[in-house]
Amino acid sequence: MGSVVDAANKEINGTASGKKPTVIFVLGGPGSGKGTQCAYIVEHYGYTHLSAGDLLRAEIKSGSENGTMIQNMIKEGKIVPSEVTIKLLQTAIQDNGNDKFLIDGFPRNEENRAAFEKVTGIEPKFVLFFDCPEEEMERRLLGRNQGREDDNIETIRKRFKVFLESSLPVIQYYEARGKVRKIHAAKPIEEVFQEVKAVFSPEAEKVEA
Ligand SMILES: Nc1ncnc2c1ncn2[C@@H]1O[C@H](COP(=O)(O)OP(=O)(O)OP(=O)(O)O)[C@@H](O)[C@H]1O
Ligand SMILES: Nc1ccn([C@@H]2O[C@H](COP(=O)(O)O)[C@@H](O)[C@H]2O)c(=O)n1
Ligand SMILES: [Mg+2]
Repeated sequence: MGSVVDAANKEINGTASGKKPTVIFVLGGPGSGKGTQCAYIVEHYGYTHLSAGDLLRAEIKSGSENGTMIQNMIKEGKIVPSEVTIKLLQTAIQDNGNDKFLIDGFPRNEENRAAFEKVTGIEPKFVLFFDCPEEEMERRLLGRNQGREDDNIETIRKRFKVFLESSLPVIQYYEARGKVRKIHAAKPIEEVFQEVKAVFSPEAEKVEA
């Protein structure tokens, strides 16, 4: 069990170490490979992976009062109000002993971005952007077979539209601030990870610092 000091640190800074957590936003279109690459990064670099989509799906399963609203939004490929998603992310960060996180699929729009910064005071260390052509993403999503209610062609088209109209501007916002690390994501999984590794190598991390 954590001490009183740990609890106070979590309240103020979000982690038991008393420091603000290190956060990397992992962005890219639906099916660009964010979750797949995050699993490798966790294994090699000790980050904790928080997928906003996974947290929202878990909230539906938990029977929460927001469950039906979230389910409807996901079926339509729409973006859930920031207050709901940020609360889930904050709780996940505070409940975790780690102090470095990959936040996958968030921020998805300008509202997500501005609200997260305002509520948590956290700026991402950098943004990992998986750049992949739509036809390759569509092929991957239709072949994913994980029983996701949004992996059907009708919802996929809506998700692509939301990505172009609402999520790309967030990537452009960080690009203008020199924070985007772009990965060419249309290659085989291992080759994509070679590019990712170059971003996370100790030399690259020193340059970021
Ligand atoms: N480089 C790759 N080449 C071929 N298939 C891939 C590659 N990366 C991931 N996949 C496959 O594509 C599908 C989508 O990958 P993943 O779930 O990682 O994407 P995502 O960006 O997290 O998608 P979403 O935004 O829908 O959560 C999965 O079935 C995965 O195994
Ligand atoms: N910040 C976010 C992230 C996700 N959603 C909703 O979840 C769906 C699935 O997200 P994935 O990252 O797992 O593909 C997404 O289409 C949104 O409906 C959200 O609202 N806000
Ligand atoms: Mg994913």
